[in-house]
Amino acid sequence: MRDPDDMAHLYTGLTTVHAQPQPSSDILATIFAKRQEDVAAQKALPGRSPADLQALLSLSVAPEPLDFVARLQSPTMAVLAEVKRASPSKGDIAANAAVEYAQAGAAAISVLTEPHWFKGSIDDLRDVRLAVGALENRPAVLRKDFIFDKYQIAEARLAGADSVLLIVKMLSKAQLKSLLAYSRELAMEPLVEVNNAEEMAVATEVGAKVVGVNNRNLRTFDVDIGNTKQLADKVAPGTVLVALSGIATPADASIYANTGVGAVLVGEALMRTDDKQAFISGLQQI
Ligand SMILES: O=C(O)c1ccccc1NCC(=O)[C@H](O)[C@H](O)COP(=O)(O)O
Repeated sequence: MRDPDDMAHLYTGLTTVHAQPQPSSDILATIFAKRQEDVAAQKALPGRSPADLQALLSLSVAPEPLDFVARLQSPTMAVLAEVKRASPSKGDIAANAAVEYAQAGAAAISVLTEPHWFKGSIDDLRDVRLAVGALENRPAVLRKDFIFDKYQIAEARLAGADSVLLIVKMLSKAQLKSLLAYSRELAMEPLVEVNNAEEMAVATEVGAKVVGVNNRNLRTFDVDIGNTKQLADKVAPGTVLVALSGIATPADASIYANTGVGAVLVGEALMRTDDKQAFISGLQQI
């Protein structure tokens, strides 16, 4: 488990007995370091300090949240449709399609808010929430980012998020617990992302109610959609299990039928397809 403070030292030239040198190809560590700079800069803006955000939360100005877990629990496969303009592995992809996703029956819209590699922003999330907010049985809105600071969770809630992503690989257990508790304080059950059995055990230990298994290896970008299926029997009973990444067609996702996988998250393939309705319906029929 890696402590983000240790990771930060790798990029500030400081040495520490805890820090493990990372290969330059470790995109997660590189993105993480950049996000630390971004969050520090954001906090320094007038009206955007942590105290400012706390004051806004106390005034109850954040849009009403919905129950993320309940929204994912459906008799059919739940679909989390991702707004992903670009990515480190694929470059530019497409423009925002949130309303189409909602109309096609997505249970959640995942919004990538990281600006440098994914060309997203918290404004994208705010716009998505505004666009779907008045729809009947609206989809949940998930902040997909590299979250290590309560500030990012407060920012997400104020912009209208119903959930946030917490990536086990980039957080210490203590940080994961603390961020999970804070997210729940703000009425957002987080999506906890794991990639292997060891990380699944951590997610179970901290009591995650929604666990996403990433099929993409963030070091090599290799994708194995069987990864979620392989880890499915390790998830705690009652947990919503989400398959993340690499699903190119509804037929791909059929490997998750009768495995305990309750939801699938699709980014690039949905962004690129013209018939989003057919794609989402196909996933729901698994
Ligand atoms: O998508 C990437 O290339 C990527 C690289 C490094 C860190 C994270 C990355 N993606 C974030 C995601 O979680 C995916 O966008 C999401 O699971 C959807 O994946 P896909 O359906 O394959 O677009």
